[in-house]
Amino acid sequence: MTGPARPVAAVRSAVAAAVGDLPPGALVLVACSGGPDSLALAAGAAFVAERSARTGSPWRARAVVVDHGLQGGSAHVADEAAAACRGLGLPADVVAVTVDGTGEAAARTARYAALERSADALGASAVLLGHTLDDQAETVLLGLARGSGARALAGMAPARGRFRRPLLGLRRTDTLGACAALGLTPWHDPTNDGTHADAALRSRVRTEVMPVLERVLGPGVAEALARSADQLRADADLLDVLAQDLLASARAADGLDVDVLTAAAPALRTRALRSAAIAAGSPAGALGHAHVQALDALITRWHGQGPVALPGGIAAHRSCGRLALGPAPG
Ligand SMILES: Nc1ncnc2c1ncn2[C@@H]1O[C@H](COP(=O)(O)OP(=O)(O)OP(=O)(O)O)[C@@H](O)[C@H]1O
Repeated sequence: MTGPARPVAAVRSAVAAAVGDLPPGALVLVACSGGPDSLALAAGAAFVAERSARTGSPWRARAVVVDHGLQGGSAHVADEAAAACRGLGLPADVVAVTVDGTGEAAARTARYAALERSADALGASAVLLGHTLDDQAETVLLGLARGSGARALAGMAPARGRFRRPLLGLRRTDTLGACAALGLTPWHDPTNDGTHADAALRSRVRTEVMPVLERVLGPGVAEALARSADQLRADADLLDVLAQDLLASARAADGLDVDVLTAAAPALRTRALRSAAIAAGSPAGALGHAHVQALDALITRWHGQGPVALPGGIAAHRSCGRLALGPAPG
């Protein structure tokens, strides 16, 4: 298949593959910003759901547009996106959220919470997101530049909980091509052009860094980065399971057994310590490499040092061969 039909067919078959395991009658939400990726996704979902009605295994699709309220006119943009989805045959809701903080991460947290709430309220089995292979490659590059570990370099999973990302194997050129072939006019986020630091950085990776890498290293760099993410995700998933086993065997009534942690491999010990800190109430997003290193020093470089302060008002201290984590004394 060539020409405009190819990206349209690629998006449709990616959607069909992503929802193939859902029971008949399932409701699928499409998270749509109105941008090219999620508009192509909405079009694909509308088509495949319509087609499923003629089979023995029908499912229903509807769209949710989140209005983050971060830019003037955001309600209008959200309404336009919802109207575009309705034009494709999908019932669509706009959900307004309050973003607690600034930056891409705060908006993302509010968005995912709103999508979960919508899915609960509507009884949806799955929520589809429009991330593409290009988004994955950019995530890996940004993670490398920050010195991230395997979990962050593993990028986004094709499915986690109710969220599914059918387009992770497709390129942005496919979603743009699908929109063009279907006569859809996607919205282009103006924050990508420099008004918002996180989005602007990602946009520069997209428009400046990736083309240089492709020119110097040859084509296929984005695919290679996405492949690395897949391999690292499998590794990180295994290490997380093993770290939980370690934590379980180190747990004692009065804290974590330092001898058990000392004997463990660093890759497992540091993961176990990070997980113990999160379980004690330290927010995952604020817990950095330096915090985990300071916790690890209480185990492996012990010289009677004082408690380690962690984000969220949590403290870790070692005494009598035990590591205890809990609220810092006030
Ligand atoms: N305001 C929103 N409302 C609903 N879903 C959203 C919204 N913003 C993002 N999403 C979902 O998250 C996905 C990733 O969004 P992000 O803005 O990071 O990437 P993008 O590549 O610019 O996607 P798009 O082209 O769809 O805007 C989108 O494809 C969409 O599924």
